Amino acid sequence: MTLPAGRDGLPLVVGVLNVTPDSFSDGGRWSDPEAALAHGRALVADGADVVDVGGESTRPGAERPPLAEELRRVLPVVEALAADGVVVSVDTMRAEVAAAAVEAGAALVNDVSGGLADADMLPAVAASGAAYVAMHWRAHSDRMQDFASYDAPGGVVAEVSAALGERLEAAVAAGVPAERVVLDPGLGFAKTAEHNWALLAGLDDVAALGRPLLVGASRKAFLGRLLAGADGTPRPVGEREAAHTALVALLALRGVWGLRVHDVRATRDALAVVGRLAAEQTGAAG
Ligand SMILES: Nc1nc2ncc(COP(=O)(O)OP(=O)(O)O)nc2c(=O)[nH]1
Repeated sequence: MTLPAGRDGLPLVVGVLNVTPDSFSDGGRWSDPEAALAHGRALVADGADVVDVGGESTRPGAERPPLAEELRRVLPVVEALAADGVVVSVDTMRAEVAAAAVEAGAALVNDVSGGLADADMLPAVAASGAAYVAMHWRAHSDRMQDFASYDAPGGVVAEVSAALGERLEAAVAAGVPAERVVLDPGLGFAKTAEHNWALLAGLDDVAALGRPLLVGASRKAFLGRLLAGADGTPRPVGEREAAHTALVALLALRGVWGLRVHDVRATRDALAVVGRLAAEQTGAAG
């Protein structure tokens, strides 16, 4: 399978569909399969190129659902969206969920653990023929912030890049062709706000691994300083929208492959502006 591409040379928009009761920003809203399917279709109508269906929250302190429960949450939604012709990814750390979701029509496996949480994941992805997103991860939610230290030379960017390089090698060794692998720096996973900003500034170093990058900054706490005042009160709507557009523009200009977002419409609108800006500049340059 070849990786899906964004529109007009811009990043792909991956819409988040959490079918969980406890996701940090929208937990419980889409627990009912019908509501989840309706939301997935709304994400596509708003401009999502891919819908990322996740049945396990990764927020700090989240309890892992049993395998059967994760399967129950994601499979009906994956199957129905895939039947609509939607490009679906399944956000899971479990090989059995990944294999079943691809069987049900998912085209990508989005594994926040990069294959570290389940030794069977990489062989399962290889056998499935799906594309694979390997994210930088150090531990399950209940302990991950204990691992938010990067003391090697070059700091967090160097360590995350090296770790993702190892995950890429592991995927290829397990039979996943490199061209089916997307890498993700894992913003907010075993990282402080400073680490996240350093990674955004250092994306070119991660991209030097030679694989497309997916970035998930959407609604994450480290954006707080952009979206709220020192006392925590939200900045004016205009400023918050500008911040969202600026972050989308920054990532688009960095050439990332995909943006994993909850607010698809706002992201699509921001990308439209970035696209027009780029076209004007190209036109002016003759
Ligand atoms: N590839 C990738 N996958 C991800 N999955 C979940 C979350 C966490 O966000 P969300 O899904 O909204 O929350 P929760 O894990 O609580 O469902 N972030 C990423 C990310 O940054 N990259």
